[in-house]
Amino acid sequence: MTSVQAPVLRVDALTVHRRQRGGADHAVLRDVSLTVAPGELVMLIGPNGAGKSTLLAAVSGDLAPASGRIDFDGKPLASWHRKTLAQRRAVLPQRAGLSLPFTVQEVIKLGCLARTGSHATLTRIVNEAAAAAGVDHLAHRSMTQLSGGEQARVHLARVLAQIWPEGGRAAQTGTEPTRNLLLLDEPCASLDPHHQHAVCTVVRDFAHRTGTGVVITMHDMNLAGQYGDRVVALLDGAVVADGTPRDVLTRTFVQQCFAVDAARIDADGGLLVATRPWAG
Ligand SMILES: Nc1ncnc2c1ncn2[C@@H]1O[C@H](COP(=O)(O)OP(=O)(O)OP(=O)(O)O)[C@@H](O)[C@H]1O
Repeated sequence: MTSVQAPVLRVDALTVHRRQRGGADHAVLRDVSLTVAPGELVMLIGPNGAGKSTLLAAVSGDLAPASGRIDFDGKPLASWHRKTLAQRRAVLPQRAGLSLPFTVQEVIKLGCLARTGSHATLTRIVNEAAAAAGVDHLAHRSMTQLSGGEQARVHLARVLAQIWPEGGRAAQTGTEPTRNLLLLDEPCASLDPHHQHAVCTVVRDFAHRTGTGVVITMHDMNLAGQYGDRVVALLDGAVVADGTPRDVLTRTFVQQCFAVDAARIDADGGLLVATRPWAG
């Protein structure tokens, strides 16, 4: 992880409007600035409606900003060719959706649509991404017959396959960072605790090993505290905190931002955060 390197993602003074009922535009993001370094895992937190998904949609190129600038790997996002962008930037939306009767393997293969490479290489990428997301044992099952959490992990495998290193699992270690970007909107929301930790571990290792910049939106401050290299908090469309988990996730901050009380345990593996109701 190399915060001194030029960022993979730079967002400067971004304002995004969305149309509310009655037709008036409303600023959902206001003057948001953020950087993600190669190999850095940024946890984006904030209450419901704070603007996390809107920020990811803008950074994905799906929502046009009213003002401000988004650069991916040093160039304006809008200047990237669609296919090149698809080879370098993968996005898991909050509602990945797809419930057509495809097999798990077929869905993960969809992640490789913009890739080039031999059949053997693409098959290996699909298998490795499936194993990383813990769905390799489901390869031939139909998506319609999977649980919600299983489907969520298949979609994670699909977006991992999109930017999975061609040379295999060990290929990137010690080499130049890929400077790719991975955006995951609440990948843990429907997962049991074992799979929440497994997914966070896999994604953090993927970021550090390949030099991919990663942004994960997250409500679970315990996971954000343990796995984030940095935590960025949004409140009412503005960045209200940006720093290490230990600096950001203080008891006072959690109370003020989320209206819950928090207890912290500093552990070897990272910061553990437990929450309970707060009278305020
Ligand atoms: N398609 C849309 N059209 C108009 N307004 C929208 C749309 N989607 C979201 N909004 C509004 O934009 C604001 C930010 O929503 P967003 O989905 O970005 O929040 P979020 O932080 O991701 O919330 P959550 O934690 O509930 O997923 C909210 O006020 C929401 O009502």
